[in-house]
Amino acid sequence: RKFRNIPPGPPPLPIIGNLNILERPLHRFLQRMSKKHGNIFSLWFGSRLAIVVSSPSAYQECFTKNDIVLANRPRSLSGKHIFYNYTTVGSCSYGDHWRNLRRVTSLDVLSTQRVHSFWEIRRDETTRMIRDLSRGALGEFARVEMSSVFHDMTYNNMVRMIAGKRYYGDESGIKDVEEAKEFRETVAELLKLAGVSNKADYLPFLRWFDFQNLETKLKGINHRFDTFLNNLMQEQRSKKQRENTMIHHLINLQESQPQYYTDQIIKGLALAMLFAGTDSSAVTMEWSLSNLLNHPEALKKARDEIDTHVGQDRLLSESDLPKLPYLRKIILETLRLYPPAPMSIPHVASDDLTIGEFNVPRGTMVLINVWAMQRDPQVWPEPTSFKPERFDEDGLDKKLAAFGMGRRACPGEGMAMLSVGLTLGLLIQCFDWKRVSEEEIDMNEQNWFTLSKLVPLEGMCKARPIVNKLNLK
Ligand code: HEM
Repeated sequence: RKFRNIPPGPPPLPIIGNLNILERPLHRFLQRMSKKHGNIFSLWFGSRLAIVVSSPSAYQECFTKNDIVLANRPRSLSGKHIFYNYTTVGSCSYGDHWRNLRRVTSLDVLSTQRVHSFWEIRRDETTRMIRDLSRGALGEFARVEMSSVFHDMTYNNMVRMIAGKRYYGDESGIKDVEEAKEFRETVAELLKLAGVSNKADYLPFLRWFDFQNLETKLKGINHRFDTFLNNLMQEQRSKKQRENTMIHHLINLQESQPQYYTDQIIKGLALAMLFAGTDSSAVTMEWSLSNLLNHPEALKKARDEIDTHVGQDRLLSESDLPKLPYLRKIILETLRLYPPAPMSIPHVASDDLTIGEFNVPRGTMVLINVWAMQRDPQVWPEPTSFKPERFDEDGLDKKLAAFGMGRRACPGEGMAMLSVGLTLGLLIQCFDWKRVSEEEIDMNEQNWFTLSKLVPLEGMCKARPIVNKLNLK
């Protein structure tokens, strides 16, 4: 097709388009490109046109007046083989199936009431975390590596919520060590393969060769994970006593409305929760604590707030979070500077549309550079400084794009803010924190699927009196 008045961009080569110039991390590369070509610019991934949006006004336009037209997702090999042939909530395009999935997600999985019903799990996992951390940290500072602590805790939270299982962390807390090991290995492999940037998605002729052997690997890992999920579902079905797990609730609903709650939908939802809801929350905890170690004045302010409103006689709980606005501002400022999905999830235009002064043809992939927008000096003065106080301004949090906007915005925002707030709040309440040396925490990122720290966070923590008082050691 001949395209008129599409956004400007670098000249493409025949067949490969601009694939040869892409650099990692993609969000930084695309920010540099937007300085050269404008806040709405074009790139060619093979023969697929992609538009990169880095301006808040164009972003608004995308997800208000163009929201439905942009509610489709691109097709990819991982979507086909890992996400059940594009039928999971994050991977499928707009339509009746997606609407049903979003309804199930908001009502039966992530509603306020359902998330609240899993509070015991979050309390148990965070208490275990504090107990483990305090072991070497009674009376003196101990050096701790927090990246794996956050990872294991978030995964345990999620898998317990989905299926009632604990698969991560110290073996003493795991019932079936072999099963847990298999799950961990399968999930790690799954995440790795789903994040692989696959040239065959844009250069279809490469699929004939499958030179990275990717398609075969994707099929293999899908089979392993699917078998695992089938077994988990079987186990839940055979349990006489009903448990409070996501799979159990959905199996119950399947009995009365089998057309809406098929096995594939239930497995797809479990996969979507694992994919979208674990690493994103874990890295937010890690970036937040890293920011606090580099900004002791913010850490002190958060601690004073917690000491005033919760004190040292009982552990902070989720119902305290509304009384802790400064803690919330720390998390918002962290999400601004280090959005876990720096390029969000790609959208695809189902029809011709306009964005700003440009035409965007049907089939175009639309990428949002959340990372660049949240560092735009026009909207965020001193954009690279960590300043939680900036959110004193009413309504500024609405300008964040970290959770997306419109129909396909993140349905897990409430749960994420709860679990990050609870974990960070408890770490501040229960421990004194400092850096391992005078040197600032390295804040460089690597971008695989989520924006994670290049150097995993290490810090020094010392238990505060509450840990002794509540006998958490
Ligand atoms: C700090 C944590 C999180 C961040 C920053 C985040 C961010 C995002 C973003 C940017 C999107 C894409 C929005 C778009 O397409 O425009 C998304 C989608 C999604 N998120 Fe989250 N998320 C987080 C946590 C969670 C949690 C805890 C869950 C579930 C337990 C979750 C479930 C989902 C799902 C299912 C989608 C796909 C929605 C759809 O395509 O219709 N997320 N998230």
